[in-house]
Amino acid sequence: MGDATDYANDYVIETRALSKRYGRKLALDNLDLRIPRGRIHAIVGANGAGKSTLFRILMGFLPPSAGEARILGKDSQSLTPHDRSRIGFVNEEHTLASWMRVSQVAAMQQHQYPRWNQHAYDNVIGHYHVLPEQKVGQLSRGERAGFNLALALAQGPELLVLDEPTLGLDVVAKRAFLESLMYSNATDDCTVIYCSHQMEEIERVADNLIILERGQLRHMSAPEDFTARVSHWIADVPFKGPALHTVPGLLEMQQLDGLQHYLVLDQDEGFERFLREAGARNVQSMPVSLDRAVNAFLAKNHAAPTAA
Ligand SMILES: Nc1ncnc2c1ncn2[C@@H]1O[C@H](COP(=O)(O)OP(=O)(O)OP(=O)(O)O)[C@@H](O)[C@H]1O
Repeated sequence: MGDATDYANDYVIETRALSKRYGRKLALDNLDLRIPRGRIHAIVGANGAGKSTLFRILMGFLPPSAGEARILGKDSQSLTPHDRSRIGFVNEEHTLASWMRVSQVAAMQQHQYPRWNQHAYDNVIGHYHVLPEQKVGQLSRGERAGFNLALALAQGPELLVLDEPTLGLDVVAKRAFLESLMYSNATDDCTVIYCSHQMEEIERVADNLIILERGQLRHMSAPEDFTARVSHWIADVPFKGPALHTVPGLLEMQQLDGLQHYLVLDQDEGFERFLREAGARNVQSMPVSLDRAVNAFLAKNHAAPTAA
């Protein structure tokens, strides 16, 4: 274990007290984040949580307001072309020269990256109806996403950073995309970090779930360990039931068909006791999906912005 002054190289990403302010808006708030090498890491957070800002700082496109950010052990503000060649980055505003032909861009990248993997490129681009003679500016949004991914994977990166990579992809392309990701992660020892709002996808591919909220780290674990923190209780409580502010760990409450449904965080069997003491007759608990768990967690703090 490294001490406070030692940047261990087995973290592909390491931020220390990283803050980013845009005028009056604090997009990253004293963020301490360490992502270990290997596997697939998914970053989730509500709109505006700071995910893209984090990626832009990590890639050195944007300076932090305070603190520091390291990527592959290097300060993100002084990345050399060699450092960048070890990182594949894909985002929606990824700007490839729109007037260039697909084949020209691919040839250029092939020339630029010594580890270029033509097989990986062909494999990914084959899922899209992209013709080599087409100009980049003519590609559809999904085709451009596929093309960007093909280029990034063919680069043979140690680290692949993807900002909402499946946005705009159709179902088949999305599946192909996820398979390419898992394939490159498994075979090439490539660490993948991506952000997404698609929980079913994350459930399928991610080994690690990172939840950001208002520029702060709120949770990091295997997705199933987060799901295990959230439980769904159904109770038959006469009248209104307990006052909501007294319900421990409450994320969400719904009244459905005369039954009360509680989604709660970090509660054990003691919660059943709480409901029974509040007058509940029948109490049952059920597991929740990752989608439900994450959305309830994020929605909770939307509704209570001053909560600690
Ligand atoms: N150039 C900018 N100038 C001013 N504010 C900005 C700028 N870029 C981002 N912000 C603000 O910073 C916050 C974080 O934005 P960011 O794009 O990092 O969020 P995000 O988590 O990627 O959101 P989304 O899920 O909507 O893509 C937002 O509140 C946004 O309005």
